[in-house]
Amino acid sequence: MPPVPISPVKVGHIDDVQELRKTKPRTIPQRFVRDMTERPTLSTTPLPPSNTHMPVIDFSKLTNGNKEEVLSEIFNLATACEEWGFFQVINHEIDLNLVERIENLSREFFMLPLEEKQKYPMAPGTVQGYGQAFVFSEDQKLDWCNMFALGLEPEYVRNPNLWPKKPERFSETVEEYSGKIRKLCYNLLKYIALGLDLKGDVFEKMFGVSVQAIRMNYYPPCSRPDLVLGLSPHSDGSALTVLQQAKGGPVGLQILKDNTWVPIQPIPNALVINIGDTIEVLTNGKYRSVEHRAVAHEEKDRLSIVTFFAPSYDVELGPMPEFVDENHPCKYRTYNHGEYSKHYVTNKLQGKKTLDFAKIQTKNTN
Ligand SMILES: COC(=O)C(/C=C/C1=C(C)CCCC1(C)C)=C/O[C@H]1C=C(C)C(=O)O1
Ligand SMILES: O=C(O)CCC(=O)C(=O)O
Ligand SMILES: [Fe+2]
Repeated sequence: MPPVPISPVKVGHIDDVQELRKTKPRTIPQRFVRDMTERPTLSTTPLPPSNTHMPVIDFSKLTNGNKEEVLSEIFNLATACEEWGFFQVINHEIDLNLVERIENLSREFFMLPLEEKQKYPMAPGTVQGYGQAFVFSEDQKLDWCNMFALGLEPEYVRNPNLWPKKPERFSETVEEYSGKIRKLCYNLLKYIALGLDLKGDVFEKMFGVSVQAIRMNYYPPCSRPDLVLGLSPHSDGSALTVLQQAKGGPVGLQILKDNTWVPIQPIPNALVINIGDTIEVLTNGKYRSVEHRAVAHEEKDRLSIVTFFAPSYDVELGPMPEFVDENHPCKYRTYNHGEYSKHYVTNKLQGKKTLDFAKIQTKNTN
C-alpha cells in the first residue's frame, strides 16, 4: 500500500524569496509573475495627500483629553472607520523603545541562515511558522514575501514548537509587545463602540478571551516590482488588525479606495489600524473591512509586523440588532468565529471573497 500522505495540500516547490533574491535572477520565476490584471500600479505621479493620507487618530486625546477633545476624537475615529476602514494611530502609548526592539529582532530573525529559520517550518496549508501562508495548489501564484507567524492567545492557538530560540530575547519581546498591543486593541474597540453609540465594553464582553496572532512579513527588493505582488489583495478576518511598518522602509501598503489602489504613506512611529471582517459583520456593513495588498520595491526591502485581534473561537457572531432595520436589511448570517477562522485559513487570499462565507445572498430580481 502507498504511504498515506501527511497533508492533502499539494503546493509544489515554494522558493524562499530571500534566497531567490540573493541569486539575482535575470528573470523572475513564472510562479511569482502575476497575470496582467493583477499586476500592481506603481505610479510615479503622486496622488494628492487627501487620497494617500489616511485619517490620523491621536490616541492621547482619547485617553487623556478634555471632554471636548475626547468627543471630537471619537467622532474622527467613527468617520475614519466608516469612510476608510483604515487609520493611523499616533501617541499610542506603546514605548517606542519596545517598538524599535521588536522591529530589530524581527529583522534579525529574517537575516538568520535559512537552515535556522527552517527549524520552524510552516506546514503546507497552515498559517504558523516560517514560510508562505495561503498557498493551496501547485499553480497558485506566490507572493514576493517571506512570513513568520505565531498564534499567541488563548493558549489553544499557540504552537510552542514554532517559537524560535534565536535571536536571543525574540520570544520574550514578542510576548511583551503583544501584551501592549492587546491593551491597545481593547481600548480602540472601546472607543469604536462609543462612536457607534454602543456601550464601551460591548466588544470586550462579546469576544470572550480574544484570539491574537502576530505575523512578520519580510519583502526583499525585487528587480521587477511591476510584475509581482508583495502580498495578495485581501481583507483581514480579524476584528482589528494592527500594522507596524519598520522604519526607513519604502511605501508598500496599498488599499483599495473607490476602486483605486491607493499607496499609504507611513507616518514615523504611528501604527496602522484596519477594520477586519468581524466588525463588518457585527455592524451589518456600516464599517467595512477594506481590501489591501503590499507591493515590492526595486531597491529597498521592507518589514511589517502585523497583529490580528479577533473573538474567541467559541463566539457566535452576526449583525447586532442596532444595525438592522427596514432600511438596513440583515446582510450576514450568524456563524461561529472558529468556523470562520478555519474557512479563512484554508482558502487563498482573494480580495474579500472569504466573507462570502457569511453573506446572505440576495435574489437578483432583474
Ligand atoms: C492574512 O491573515 C492572516 O495571516 C491571519 C492569520 C491569523 C492566525 C494565525 C497566524 C495563527 C493563529 C490563528 C489565526 C487564524 C488567528 C489572519 O488572521 C485573521 C483571520 C481570522 C479568521 C482571524 O481571526 O484573524
Ligand atoms: O505589509 C503590509 O503592509 C500589509 C500586511 C497585511 O496586510 C497582512 O499581513 O495582513
Ligand atoms: Fe492584511
